Amino acid sequence: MAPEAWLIDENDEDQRLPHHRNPKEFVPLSKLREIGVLYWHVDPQNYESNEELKKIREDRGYNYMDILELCPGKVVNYEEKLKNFYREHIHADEEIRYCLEGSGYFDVRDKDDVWIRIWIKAGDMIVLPAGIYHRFTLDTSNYVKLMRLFIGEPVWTAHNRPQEEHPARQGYVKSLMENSGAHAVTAH
Ligand SMILES: CSCCC(=O)C(=O)O
Ligand SMILES: [Fe+2]
Repeated sequence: MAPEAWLIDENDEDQRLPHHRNPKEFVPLSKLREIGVLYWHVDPQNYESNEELKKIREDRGYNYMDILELCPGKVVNYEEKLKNFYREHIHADEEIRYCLEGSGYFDVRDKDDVWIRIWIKAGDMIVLPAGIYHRFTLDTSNYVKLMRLFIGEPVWTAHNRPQEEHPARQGYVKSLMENSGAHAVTAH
């Protein structure tokens, strides 16, 4: 199973709308992998006792966990938080989110700096690599419940674009180049 992902049509419409291009241009999971995005589907029912989730957390060292619910009325400074989530940014570390209920859009920049929109629903777990430019918005359902995971003490600091000098950004760009280099070699 894979999340639906597509290239964005950038226009001034509400950010909660899908922003499909015409015609629609879907993006396969393999393309997301190429830019370092990881994905699992984990049954969101009884997630507390889910063995697969436990294994992912153990394998990747995700010992920190909390739950974030986003909907109007439930969150302090709701509008401001959402505005900040939708501002293009990077982090020094991975961003790991597991959707328990509801849905939302993670937008990530591809290698050519084009926006890809990834539609996350209950059961979708996604890891954005450190240094990737991204942003988040609710969709028109206006509700999401997310598990946030982290290795060690969490740091949620968002570094807004531009961040070309940031070590995490430089490391990410380097990993992209090494990745495409490997493809060029195997193509010969
Ligand atoms: C609401 S989770 C995703 C938003 C985001 O990019 C972040 O928290 O840094
Ligand atoms: Fe983020």
